[in-house]
Amino acid sequence: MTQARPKIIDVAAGVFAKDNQVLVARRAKGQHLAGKWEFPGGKIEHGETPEECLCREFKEEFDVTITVGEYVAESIHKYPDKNIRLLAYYVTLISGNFTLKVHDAIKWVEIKHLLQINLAEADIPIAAVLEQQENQPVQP
Ligand SMILES: Nc1nc2c([nH]c(=O)n2[C@@H]2O[C@H](COP(=O)(O)OP(=O)(O)OP(=O)(O)O)[C@@H](O)[C@H]2O)c(=O)[nH]1
Repeated sequence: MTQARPKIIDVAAGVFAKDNQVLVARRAKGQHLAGKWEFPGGKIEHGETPEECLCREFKEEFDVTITVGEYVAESIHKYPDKNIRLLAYYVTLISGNFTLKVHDAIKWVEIKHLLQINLAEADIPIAAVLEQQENQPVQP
């Protein structure tokens, strides 16, 4: 008997970094993982690239316009109720002021302190990659 593969939901996450800090957003009451901090983004819709998804989500969730830069890392995580593949990319702000439409808070966190906050579990490997990148010696 063949077993169906568990469904994996593809989610894009935007790493908005500035001066050794990164922007994180807190999932609001009533949402999956309420109270956890995450890199803003969301589920990649059918036919959408991760880049398109991030531009759409930042507009919907914060009313800002961004561009998507380099890929950071991916994290595959099994929550009790769903499996997700988180694809993280650096993003840059083009225009707009952050207005909270979905989350209940945003804040800047020093990359070296990211692993100490109440991050969504799927984000922990991404935070570890960011910390590692920050600690890499600059090539002459
Ligand atoms: N946007 C985002 N979602 C994340 C991160 N880490 C993480 O585990 N997730 C999970 O990935 C899923 C992303 O979907 P979403 O942001 O569109 O969330 P949602 O509440 O609308 O999902 P739902 O429609 O299933 O309720 C959620 O289950 C969320 O908890 C992250 O860094 N960013």
